[in-house]
Amino acid sequence: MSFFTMDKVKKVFMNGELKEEILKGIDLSLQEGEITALVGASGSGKSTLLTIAAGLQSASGGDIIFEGENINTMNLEQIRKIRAHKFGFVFQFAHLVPFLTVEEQLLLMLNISESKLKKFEQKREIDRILRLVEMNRRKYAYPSSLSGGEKQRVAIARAIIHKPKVLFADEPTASLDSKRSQDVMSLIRDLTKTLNITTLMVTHDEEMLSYADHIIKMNDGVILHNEDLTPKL
Ligand SMILES: Nc1ncnc2c1ncn2[C@@H]1O[C@H](COP(=O)(O)OP(=O)(O)OP(=O)(O)O)[C@@H](O)[C@H]1O
Repeated sequence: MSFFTMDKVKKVFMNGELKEEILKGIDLSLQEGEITALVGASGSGKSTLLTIAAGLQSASGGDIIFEGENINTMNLEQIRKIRAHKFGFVFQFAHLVPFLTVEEQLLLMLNISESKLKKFEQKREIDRILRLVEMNRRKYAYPSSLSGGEKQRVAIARAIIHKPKVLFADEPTASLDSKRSQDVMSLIRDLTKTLNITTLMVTHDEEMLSYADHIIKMNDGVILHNEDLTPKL
């Protein structure tokens, strides 16, 4: 069952005097425990769609229904709460805080998400997640001593430490070589399946599509093609 749907979502930007319709009425639904990949030419509206779905910018029209509520009609505080408690984010670059250790990056995220866990429980949870992403032995490391792939694994740990329902990933492998990209994508896939997360990902990399359950192809603000790759029983 879909618990995240977008219905006739539009986005208009003003370019000087010119009104540009970047999303022209997008309908899509995301399923729990599945990865949906957004692909399409540069400028087709993928990142705009992902950031609107994630509540990072508003739509000009349409509905974005998450757990029965319309994100597009919420006020900023309601959206901030959903982002902090229910959504996780991974971007092309890890954007780790340079003066915090790996453990501290995750403690900060738990803080932002207003975790109710006691300090010792937070540390235990961090150990568990770091084991999942195979970064527990670098718990006390600073970002400057991590490789690109390791930084991205920490960014993924940070994105899921507060048990989000939806993971938004914008080009999560674009800064990595082919081997590390495969590793990061299999990690995202494993986490999506084992933690029953709903993942929406933008990618340019065709190789990464083998990890997706659905592929949505965009062109010029519309969905061209919506392919379901889940095995049929
Ligand atoms: N804040 C903005 N103001 C005006 N135009 C914008 C704004 N953000 C995006 N656009 C325009 O909207 C279009 C879609 O941009 P978007 O970043 O969503 O495309 P994309 O498919 O993700 O592209 P890429 O693959 O190159 O990242 C582009 O023409 C872009 O210039």
